[in-house]
Amino acid sequence: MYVSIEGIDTAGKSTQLDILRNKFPDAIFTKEPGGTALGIKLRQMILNGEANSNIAEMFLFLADRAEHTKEIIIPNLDKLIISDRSFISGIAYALEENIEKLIELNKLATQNNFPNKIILLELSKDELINRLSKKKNDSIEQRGIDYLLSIQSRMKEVIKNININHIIIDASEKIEVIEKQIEDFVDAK
Ligand SMILES: Nc1ncnc2c1ncn2[C@@H]1O[C@H](COP(=O)(O)OP(=O)(O)OP(=O)(O)O)[C@@H](O)[C@H]1O
Ligand SMILES: Cc1cn([C@H]2C[C@H](O)[C@@H](COP(=O)(O)O)O2)c(=O)[nH]c1=O
Repeated sequence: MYVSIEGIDTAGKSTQLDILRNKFPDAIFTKEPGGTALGIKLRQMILNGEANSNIAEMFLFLADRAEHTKEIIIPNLDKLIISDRSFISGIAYALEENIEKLIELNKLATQNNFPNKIILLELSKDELINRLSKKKNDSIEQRGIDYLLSIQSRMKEVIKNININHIIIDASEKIEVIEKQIEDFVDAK
């Protein structure tokens, strides 16, 4: 089973993944961008803001996803795979592009391997401001609060309209409360 955890920057994905590593020791933990050797290079290029074109940036993410699918997802489909982000982020962050067109591009990049379950951590505006203020922001985070909140709305729209089992969790809850909801969702048939 392939599960992805989604959410805008600082939603708490890494925090939960660190806990899940102990709960699911046999699972394959991975991430986008940067889950493969090529992906590490692509991630660095993207987050350093090397692409001036939004379309070029989107294709760098798609290249990362295609490599990640071939190298990590497909060989491990018989195991539990838990990924920090997936094509949902790919569609949500490519704000200017049409969702249907992006779904087609992502089917190509993933050879039709979308997650079986999606977990979305949803952050309030106040908590997003609070968490971003406490860290050094990369080139995407520097686009600001309104940009990230638009991405979050688009994530919700895509997740609600695509036919994949999902849960939307209030990311401002206590870490242990979120952890329990995620664990129950991953364990459920
Ligand atoms: N439930 C929570 N309540 C309060 N603070 C939290 C909670 N979850 C995470 N945090 C804090 O919020 C910050 C961002 O968390 P984390 O790095 O896990 O987010 P992320 O979604 O992985 O971010 P990014 O996408 O930017 O890598 C960290 O300082 C973390 O300690
Ligand atoms: C997969 C994917 C990611 N992004 C953005 C989202 C974040 O701002 C960064 C990744 O950093 P993180 O520390 O791993 O959260 O990239 C995107 O714009 N498009 C995508 O497809």
